[in-house]
Amino acid sequence: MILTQNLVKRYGKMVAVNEMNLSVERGTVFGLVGENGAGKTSTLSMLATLSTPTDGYAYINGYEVSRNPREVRRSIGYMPDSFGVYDELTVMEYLRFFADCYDVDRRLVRSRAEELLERVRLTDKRNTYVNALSRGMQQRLEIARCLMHDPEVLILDEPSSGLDPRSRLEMRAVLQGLRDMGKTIVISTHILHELAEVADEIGILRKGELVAVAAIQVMLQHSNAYRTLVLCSQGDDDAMTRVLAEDKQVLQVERGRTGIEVLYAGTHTQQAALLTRLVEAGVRLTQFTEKPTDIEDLFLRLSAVQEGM
Ligand SMILES: Nc1ncnc2c1ncn2[C@@H]1O[C@H](COP(=O)(O)OP(=O)(O)OP(=O)(O)O)[C@@H](O)[C@H]1O
Repeated sequence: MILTQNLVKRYGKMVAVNEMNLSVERGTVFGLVGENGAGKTSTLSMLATLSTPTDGYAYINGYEVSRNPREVRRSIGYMPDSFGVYDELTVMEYLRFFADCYDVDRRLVRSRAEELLERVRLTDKRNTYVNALSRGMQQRLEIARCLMHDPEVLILDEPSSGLDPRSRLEMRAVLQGLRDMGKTIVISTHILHELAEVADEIGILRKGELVAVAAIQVMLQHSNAYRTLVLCSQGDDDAMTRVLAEDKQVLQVERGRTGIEVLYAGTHTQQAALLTRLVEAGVRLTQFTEKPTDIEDLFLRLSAVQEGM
């Protein structure tokens, strides 16, 4: 349903998206995760035909974004990362306006708008001015607006950004509803955990490069199977380094901000045995703790471990 081939976006000499090859099957919710400046907006705006690829191709629903932009636009609903100003419109007028832009059959507009308002939990706001809505409500209205012409594909750029925790939960429920509708959806975010209950697949974008793509289940399994241990000791680290090097469950050892960070694949029983061996080797431990798993960080570290094998 969505395919990119060596897709590139450059701004002058700056490479924002580098040779991206992405494939999203019909009905999949794909999360594009990356820090600020990773290239998420640049990617999504090319898919949405708002900016022209410097090189490569992007297809949506079989249409190429540069050659068939009109067909692509009809196939997608695009929610940018900022909300336009529509002070003078009520919620219902706003949806009607976009329905007109997309030539939606007038007989369908009212019922579709009502159905979508219910879906995004704004039914009681239908006559409220758009600028009087909270940010969370405006973001949900944007989702409804994207669906007015019933596109097969939704492209959502950071739909949860700037929302308070409660609004984030409401947005998550709305996104889960869209997923159940069978739409193909690309969602960008800089917080991977937000997608845990929404996305099927995750792609991690770093400095314009798609460095990892995996099913969310795989990522979650990894996060259960691997953990990061943080170790601190008094005195020299030689004995600790030796014991760690002898343990096959130790995949990676790095000096972190708070101590030695160990990527560990063993069970809790094996972890306890490792602690005993460290103590028996005379390591004067001041800390031996588990750090909460950051799935994105874990995934990147596992990729590094696999590359080094
Ligand atoms: N119009 C532009 N002109 C020049 N450089 C740009 C332009 N748009 C984006 N960039 C640069 O391209 C890189 C990728 O930006 P992009 O907005 O795609 O990242 P992002 O992952 O969406 O980040 P954010 O979450 O901050 O929006 C950044 O270094 C950014 O400064």
